[in-house]
Amino acid sequence: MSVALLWVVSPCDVSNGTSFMESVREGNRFFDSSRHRNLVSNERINRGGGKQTNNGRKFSVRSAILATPSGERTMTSEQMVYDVVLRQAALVKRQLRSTNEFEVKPDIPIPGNLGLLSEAYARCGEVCAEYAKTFNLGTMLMTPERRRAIWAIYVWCRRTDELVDGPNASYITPAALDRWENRLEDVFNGRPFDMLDGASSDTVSNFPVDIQPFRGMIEGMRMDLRRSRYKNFDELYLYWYYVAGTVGLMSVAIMGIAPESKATTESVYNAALALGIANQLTNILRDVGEDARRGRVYLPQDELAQAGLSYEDIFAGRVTDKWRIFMKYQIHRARKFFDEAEKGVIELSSASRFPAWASLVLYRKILDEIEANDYNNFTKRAYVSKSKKLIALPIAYAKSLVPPTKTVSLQR
Ligand SMILES: CC(C)=CCC/C(C)=C/CC/C(C)=C/CC/C(C)=C/[C@@H]1[C@@H](COP(=O)(O)OP(=O)(O)O)[C@]1(C)CC/C=C(\C)CC/C=C(\C)CCC=C(C)C
Ligand SMILES: [Mn+2]
Repeated sequence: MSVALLWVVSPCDVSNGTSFMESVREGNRFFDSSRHRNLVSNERINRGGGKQTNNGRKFSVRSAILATPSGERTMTSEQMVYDVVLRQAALVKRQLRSTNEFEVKPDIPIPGNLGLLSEAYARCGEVCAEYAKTFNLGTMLMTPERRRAIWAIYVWCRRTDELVDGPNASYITPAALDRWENRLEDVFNGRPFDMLDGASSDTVSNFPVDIQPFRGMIEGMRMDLRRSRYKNFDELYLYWYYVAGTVGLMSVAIMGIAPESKATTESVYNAALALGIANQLTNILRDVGEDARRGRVYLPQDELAQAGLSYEDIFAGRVTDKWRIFMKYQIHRARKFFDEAEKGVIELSSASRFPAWASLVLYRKILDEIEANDYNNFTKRAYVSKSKKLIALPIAYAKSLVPPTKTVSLQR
């Protein structure tokens, strides 16, 4: 069955005007493959030697505790996001305790429903195969239950992103995103609107996934509607969390932590968050030119200024020594996030380690390609060739065979 038979969210779908079955009949729109890529980077500052915060977190606060003159905000984005990580991890632990040992629940075999559900998952698989080929390859080694759940999550994320980046993006208003969020609530309440939502609904009832990261991603899309410039790392970090860190949190709940892992749940969640952010930062660094042509700059304005650069330089696409220095710093940042993510991948359940390693290794290679292009990310798209991927994938596979360390290696 072709992926052309995929339901993509349209303004109509989020207007509450179409029922599930109408949507089934009406559906079938293509994704727009010419999507843009967004955003930028940051780094955890003072790793190791940083301040201990209330959460026992070691990151220091260079992006500093932010307080508006009216004293509204007292936490950095990193701190706020880390609170979400702690809540997610606590939730998983609670669920594990209540179900004794977490197991994928079997489907409740309601005749008729089961076929529809299998079809829904199959469609999710087709979307992944079409839009995320390498990632899809990685999922092949996962257990069937986890694989189809990851497909469903992928599709929900893709549809959400498509609202603001797809062919109907110009019709999308904050109100439409509110309706999409209502639909999300229905997914979590077991009342899916369409077939693909049905797969998500089944997934969130079978795995310890919380609604918060999903709501977060919608919030990221709201931000995308509102703004195209960011003052500093702190503002960007929040945006990255919303659009990408959330993906890490959703994924780890499905991929599962190895039973023999000695790492704390929150440290693994934190690593998953880091992988999402590393991937997104890499996306941004690769797509600076493409984003600029759409009037968007996902780079911290204060750091550009410190490097002697302005928005004009970005829009003019000048690869100067100043630009190279700026880019080296951002690439270094992205690599730090990848390093942090690595510590968590090793703790995942054995069959889930390969897709996570593959995603990490291949995405990180894009940074090497930006360097190979002499930091010209204005007119050259950094791209990992098929042959390089073919070399990298067995490396990712070999890494995935390494079990979690016997000692506690990952603690905050
Ligand atoms: C412990 C540990 C390290 C566990 C691993 C956790 C894990 C597998 C994390 C995956 C992180 C990941 C793949 C994040 C994606 C981040 C990302 C690139 C987000 C993009 C946002 C918007 O950006 P933009 O508009 O600039 O980009 P486009 O041009 O539109 O592409 C996203 C597009 C948001 C939507 C995200 C997706 C569609 C991807 C969702 C992927 C999954 C749910 C599967 C992840 C699982 C694996 C195995 C990689
Ligand atoms: Mn997008």
